[in-house]
Amino acid sequence: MGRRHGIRNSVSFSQKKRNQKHKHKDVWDPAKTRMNYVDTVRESEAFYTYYKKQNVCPESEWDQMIATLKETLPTSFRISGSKMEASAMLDVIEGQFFEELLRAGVDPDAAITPPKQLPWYPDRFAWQLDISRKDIRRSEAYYRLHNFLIAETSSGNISRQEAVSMIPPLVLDVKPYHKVLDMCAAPGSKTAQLIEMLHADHQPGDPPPEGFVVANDMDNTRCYMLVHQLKRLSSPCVVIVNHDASLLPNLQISGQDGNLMPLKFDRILCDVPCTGDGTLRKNPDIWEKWNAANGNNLHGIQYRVARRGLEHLAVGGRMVYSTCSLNPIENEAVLHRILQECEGSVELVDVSTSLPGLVHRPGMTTWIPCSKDLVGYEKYEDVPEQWRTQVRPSMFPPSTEDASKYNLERCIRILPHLQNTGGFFVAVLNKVKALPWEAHSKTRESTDKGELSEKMTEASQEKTSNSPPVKKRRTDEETIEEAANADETQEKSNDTKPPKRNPKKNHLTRGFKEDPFVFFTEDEKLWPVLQATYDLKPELSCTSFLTRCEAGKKKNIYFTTPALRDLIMNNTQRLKIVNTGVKAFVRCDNKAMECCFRLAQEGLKYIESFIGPKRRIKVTKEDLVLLLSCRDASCPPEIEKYSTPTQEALNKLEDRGSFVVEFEGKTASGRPLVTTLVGWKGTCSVRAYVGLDECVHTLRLLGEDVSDFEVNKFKNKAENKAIEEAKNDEEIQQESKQNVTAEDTEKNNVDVKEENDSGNP
Ligand SMILES: C[S@@+](CC[C@H](N)C(=O)[O-])C[C@H]1O[C@@H](n2cnc3c(N)ncnc32)[C@H](O)[C@@H]1O
Repeated sequence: MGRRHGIRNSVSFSQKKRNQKHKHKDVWDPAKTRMNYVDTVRESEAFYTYYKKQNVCPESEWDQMIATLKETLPTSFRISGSKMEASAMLDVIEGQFFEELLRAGVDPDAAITPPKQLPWYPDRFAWQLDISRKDIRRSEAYYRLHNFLIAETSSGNISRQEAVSMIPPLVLDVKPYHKVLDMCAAPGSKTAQLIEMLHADHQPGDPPPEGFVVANDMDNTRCYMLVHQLKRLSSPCVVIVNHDASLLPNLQISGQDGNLMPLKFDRILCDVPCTGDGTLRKNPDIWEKWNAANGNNLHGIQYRVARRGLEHLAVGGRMVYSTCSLNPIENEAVLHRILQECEGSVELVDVSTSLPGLVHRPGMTTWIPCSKDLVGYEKYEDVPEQWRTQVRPSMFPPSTEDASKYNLERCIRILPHLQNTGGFFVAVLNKVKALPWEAHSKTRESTDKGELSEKMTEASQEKTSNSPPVKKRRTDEETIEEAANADETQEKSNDTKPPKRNPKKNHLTRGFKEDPFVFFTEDEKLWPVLQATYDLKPELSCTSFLTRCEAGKKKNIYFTTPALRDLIMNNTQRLKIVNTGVKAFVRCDNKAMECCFRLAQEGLKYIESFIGPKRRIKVTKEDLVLLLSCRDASCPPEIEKYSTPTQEALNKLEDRGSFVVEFEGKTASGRPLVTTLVGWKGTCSVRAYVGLDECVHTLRLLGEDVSDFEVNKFKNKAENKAIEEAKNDEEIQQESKQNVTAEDTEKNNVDVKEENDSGNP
């Protein structure tokens, strides 16, 4: 992931967070402000009245649902990484080490609640702990567990994520060759899961997957949360963009014949902005703010994002619509509106059996739109004038006779009490033919070859001029977008000619500040130097590499896949790209080296198979442990400390500088462990260029004791406090000593003065 640059975002995300914290500190008056969630009143009469009216859960379960909503949420996490890496990690979670973490600090005779595996998540890769995230963070008893979760998260080996939020990516069913769009992606826990699915089958030495993920969010600041979140996965298959998803521009890619064609996605996640009342357990402040108008106000944007998503979806493709809200106005009402407009071109899919063990309720087929004052209406005509901007005709449920047309019961509702989670809503949609308003006869088909692939869209041919029912012009940007759509329609009607490219930056990207994404061309001067230094095989094309500067010294060199490069190169005028690429080489101006770039650990996985024998060595387990256990980068292990074969191999490396360290062995639990990392050969020592958390992870898999790496922040804090207090005491003593001396001096002076004044000789 590249460096960002922008006038609007010159302060880093973490800095902003710190500032925010600081701001709160300044204004916090415990008497006036409720800073603690423990004090938050977890009650809302409006919430109860509204959801009782909606029949959101059977009367018999109501008390249980509300009681669960008032409890804090358990901690859940997924084991991530490729299947091979994840299986090794699973051994750690299921093994003695993890039990020790839970036991630490607890009475040795006390029973501990072991982590629970989430039964519906494949391969036993998702777990839940009966302790809240806050308790883990705040309790000294869990400091080792906290260390573990933090380190493994930052090295990309686990992802802490709410259990229910893992469902949408699962039912999206992403394959490594899919083109995936995540429309509202930040902060990115689901995007991370989508990327992991692309890479799930990756084995060491394999090329990166063909597919890619376009992760979009409208909020520029939140896009950087995405950058941060996705960086730890080191994927060359993701691009982060910054658009209003309801106006996401049409994109183009190169077809097999070399001509440009519209990009249609195989999979789309539409995890729309919502009231989030399913997250009350995690965000209790919502209790206080809850009102019926909030959901009504979001219905419009939720519908527009979903509709735009379907326009970007290939025929035969799948889109998942999800919210963390219980409100039918944000859920079934949006889908009902969409399904009505799509006239059979989109269908709800029944995925109820695809996640065995997941307890859920079916989607609602009827509901009661309400105004903010909680008055419900059976039909739009009953809505008083004053509420007609809030309660819209499209929010009403289908009539009883029509209900069966839409299969809304195929939606999945997760209620908090069903399996001790947050509340959630998921619906899976398949696009079976072109949308009625898609004004061309042939739509791009999903990469998935199915019976649909032969289907032409007869209905759409008949209705080429049909528009979706709501076609009111809203904003300038929308007008621009419609113009862009019209352009594309023209492009498509002439299949033989590549569409024209707009040479100038258009309205969509004007004013957007980011360093450029500059891909290497075949004649890149640096490439022969990199090729010679790292013994790069000719199959590795330099055109997959990019930098973030047009001219001057290149700092980092990033790697992307050819498919992503094609997407970026063909849409620079349309897309507001925030970030892409994984760091492959880092500038390192070392006098002793001819090539001023070293290898970067982040991208090594994808380029190491192209690095020839001149710049790689195999090491034993003992060597690897020695290399990774070094905590002082200024004092790396000397070459003579390594095994004799490793010393010989190191001596054979022609120059100083970075090289690939290969290890092929077994984890402590006997699973195969194949790993590569960036080593650095100095004059008489060798070190690893690997982040601390990744070192700890590998050492842990090898069964090494990593307790030396653990930090007990409570102990440190107490020690620092004691040091501070001792310092203060010393200062006070010093001060009082000085005062005594000063007093004595003053007294002496007075005595002398008095003596002088007395006229004594
Ligand atoms: C529910 S959150 C998404 C959570 C995310 N999918 C995840 O799992 O981490 C909704 C996101 O939508 C973004 N958003 C709101 N309106 C949007 C719009 N019109 N287009 C794109 N993103 C939007 C918000 O900034 C927010 O990050």
